[in-house]
Amino acid sequence: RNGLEFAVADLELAGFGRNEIRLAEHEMPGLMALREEYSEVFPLRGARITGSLHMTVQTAVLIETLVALGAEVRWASCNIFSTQDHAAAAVVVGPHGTAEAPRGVPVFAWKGESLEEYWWCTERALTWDDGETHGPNMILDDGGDATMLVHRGTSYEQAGVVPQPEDNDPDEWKVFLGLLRESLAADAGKWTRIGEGIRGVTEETTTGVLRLYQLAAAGELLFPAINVNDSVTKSKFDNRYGIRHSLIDGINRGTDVLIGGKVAVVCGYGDVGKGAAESLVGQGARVIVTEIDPICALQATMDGYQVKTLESALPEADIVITTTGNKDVVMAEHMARMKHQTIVGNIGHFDNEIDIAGLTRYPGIRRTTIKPQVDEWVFPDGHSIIVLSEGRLLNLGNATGHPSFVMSNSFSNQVIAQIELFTKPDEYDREVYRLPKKLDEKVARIHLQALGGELTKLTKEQAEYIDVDPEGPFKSDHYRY
Ligand SMILES: NC(=O)c1ccc[n+]([C@@H]2O[C@H](COP(=O)([O-])OP(=O)(O)OC[C@H]3O[C@@H](n4cnc5c(N)ncnc54)[C@H](O)[C@@H]3O)[C@@H](O)[C@H]2O)c1
Ligand SMILES: Nc1nccc2c1ncn2C[C@@H](O)[C@@H](O)C(=O)O
Repeated sequence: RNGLEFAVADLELAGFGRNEIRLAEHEMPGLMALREEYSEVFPLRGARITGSLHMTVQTAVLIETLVALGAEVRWASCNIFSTQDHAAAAVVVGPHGTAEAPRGVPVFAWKGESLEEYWWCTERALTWDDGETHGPNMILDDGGDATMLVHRGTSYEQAGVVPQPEDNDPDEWKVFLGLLRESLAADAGKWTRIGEGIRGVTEETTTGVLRLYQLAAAGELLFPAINVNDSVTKSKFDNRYGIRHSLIDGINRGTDVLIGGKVAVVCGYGDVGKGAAESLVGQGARVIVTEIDPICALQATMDGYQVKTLESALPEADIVITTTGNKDVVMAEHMARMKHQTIVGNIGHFDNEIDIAGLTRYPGIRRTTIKPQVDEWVFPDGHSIIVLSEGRLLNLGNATGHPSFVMSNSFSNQVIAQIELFTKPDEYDREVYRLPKKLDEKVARIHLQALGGELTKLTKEQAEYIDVDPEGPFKSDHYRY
């Protein structure tokens, strides 16, 4: 429509989306400060950014910040349930367009995509059909699906074979391969051209960063990458305080079950697990943590939580939440032994933390969909469990994810990382980098000020005494926050 390509649920939702984007801008001081700092400079002029990141109101503000800095953008979500349709509509229509004549950004995302539709959206966001260019020159990724599609498409084209990553469910892998074959039949050489045209990727989350380090270690990274997740002002805020806000939001909207007085098991006590435990204990739950890492397990005990194995915690568990970034954490056999109507959910990036495939194949199992993203699975013995978002991250599947202020921290790092890689391509090799601490502190300063925090100034003598520059960085590179 109006020469703009897009695929969203309903453009009529754009007015609602625009109002929420306007309110979110006030809560995203980091992004608004970057628009101010770079206004009329357009550091991203010439950038063609493909985004694969949950299409929420907060992401809409990120997208419109990238556009304000000069970029062209195409977008897909990185999860089949996480799109907020009114945000997607508002981004397509744009601040000055109408549903009849949209003037925004091509978005390919809607809440409740099938797996086929998901990969089609991702491919559309990676395909720039404007004649001379074939693809993006930048990727902004969350979980690595877009980055992996480019890598696996390129290697499939050049090597003729592509190994299935062992963390993929065979059915999902068949869908992925099908898309690859279809796109190559339509346009041989497509993925190699796309791979060659990309200057770099900035990766949002822990699981996506793991995949980048694996590609780099194997010498297969096609372009430089910035690990945005490990900016302190991302993972120590989004992964923790964002989850503290949005985990119970997802459980409440999904089930309306009282959390107070119940026993909640949190699998994993990393940044997300810490936020998850805090979220649940804040509602009066008794929290039990499971961990594989003695250091994180010891932290959990010192924070007052019992640390047990899942097997020994099951008999008393009312709620089980996975936060590990690992696979096969809650298996069908565990779910078969859970109390009646135990709530089971995941907030890790992928759905392989909970054995949904094993659950669907469990002999005699029956599924009743209570409402979208809330399923009751009844076992032959009559007891049932409530599974949220089919094991996909429930804070975005059953609720609207983290609030704007904490996403402003994460996305300020994303914008800074995009500018870094796009404007200084010669300074980066095909490795994984993190942003310098000074930029991390810059993001913190903006958000601290917005919350009315008052920083103390180091005197020259104090700075010398603790051996730091009075203007920062205030910590060594090995400091753990
Ligand atoms: N839903 C969201 O909004 C959101 C936000 C940020 C990150 N994430 C995702 O959440 C996941 C966790 O992120 P993180 O930053 O906390 O990672 P992390 O590495 O800090 O924490 C994961 C923890 O799980 C533990 N663990 C691993 N396997 C385990 C097992 N089998 N049993 C028990 N514990 C186990 C690890 O020891 C680690 O301490 C990742 O997939 C990340 O991408 C989701
Ligand atoms: N409101 C929101 N918009 C976009 C993305 C959102 C989000 N809430 C959580 N994530 C996921 C992030 O925490 C991402 O940084 C991650 O690590 O998964």
